[in-house]
Amino acid sequence: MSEMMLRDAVVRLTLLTRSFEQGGVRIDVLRGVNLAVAPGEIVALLGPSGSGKSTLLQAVGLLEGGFGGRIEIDGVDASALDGDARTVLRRDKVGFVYQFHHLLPDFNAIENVVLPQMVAGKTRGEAEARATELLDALGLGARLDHRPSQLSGGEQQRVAVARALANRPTLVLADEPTGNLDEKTADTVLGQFLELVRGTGSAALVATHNERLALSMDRVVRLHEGVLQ
Ligand SMILES: Nc1ncnc2c1ncn2[C@@H]1O[C@H](COP(=O)(O)OP(=O)(O)OP(=O)(O)O)[C@@H](O)[C@H]1O
Repeated sequence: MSEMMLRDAVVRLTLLTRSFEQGGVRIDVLRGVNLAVAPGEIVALLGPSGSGKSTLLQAVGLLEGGFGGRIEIDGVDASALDGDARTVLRRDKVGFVYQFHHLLPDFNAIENVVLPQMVAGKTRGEAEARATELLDALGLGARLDHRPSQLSGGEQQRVAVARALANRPTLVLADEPTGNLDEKTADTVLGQFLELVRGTGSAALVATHNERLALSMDRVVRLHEGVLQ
């Protein structure tokens, strides 16, 4: 599908740039990235360590400023928004899964999935029903009361997946979501993640080093010398 023809893109990046300066040396990490992701499309973002995958996901997730070019999320030009409006756009449209789970340590599995839903305005009853449905689908029905420290690495990542999908985001951003797990667990968790993303109808942009896992997604893009190939 031609990127130019993709009118209803969930994400559209146009000539996205980002440079960092350290010790007087400037590194141009993103040098004009163009990307359009269709609704429901799952895109693997491949690239060697240091190529800028995390930097790109931070841009799309509206987590950091300092970018040149244009970032549109679901048709909204994010660069035209102030900080509060960006926060609302992120909260309403985007779910995140990181390499390390970033769960709240003092809350159990179900509470970690309930909280972002309550922030988004759901009632506790609705939020608990959705959290239970997701955690059950991820095989964690017997672990709802466990805190992160009482869960294995794979189980922690599954809770993080449930949290990311709880508000039915238009877009899920995942940065090496299984990079911290052994190969077998990584395959299982990624398979469940992709199945749930498909079930939710979300689009996803998934950064990974793993070519094999990338090939199970709808499309692969590669970050090389600051642009996508
Ligand atoms: N805040 C920052 N200040 C200075 N340099 C930075 C900053 N953030 C990232 N960089 C540099 O930008 C480059 C890209 O980093 P980034 O983390 O996006 O790569 P990556 O492809 O996600 O790598 P990895 O696969 O190892 O996670 C690296 O050279 C990094 O050192």
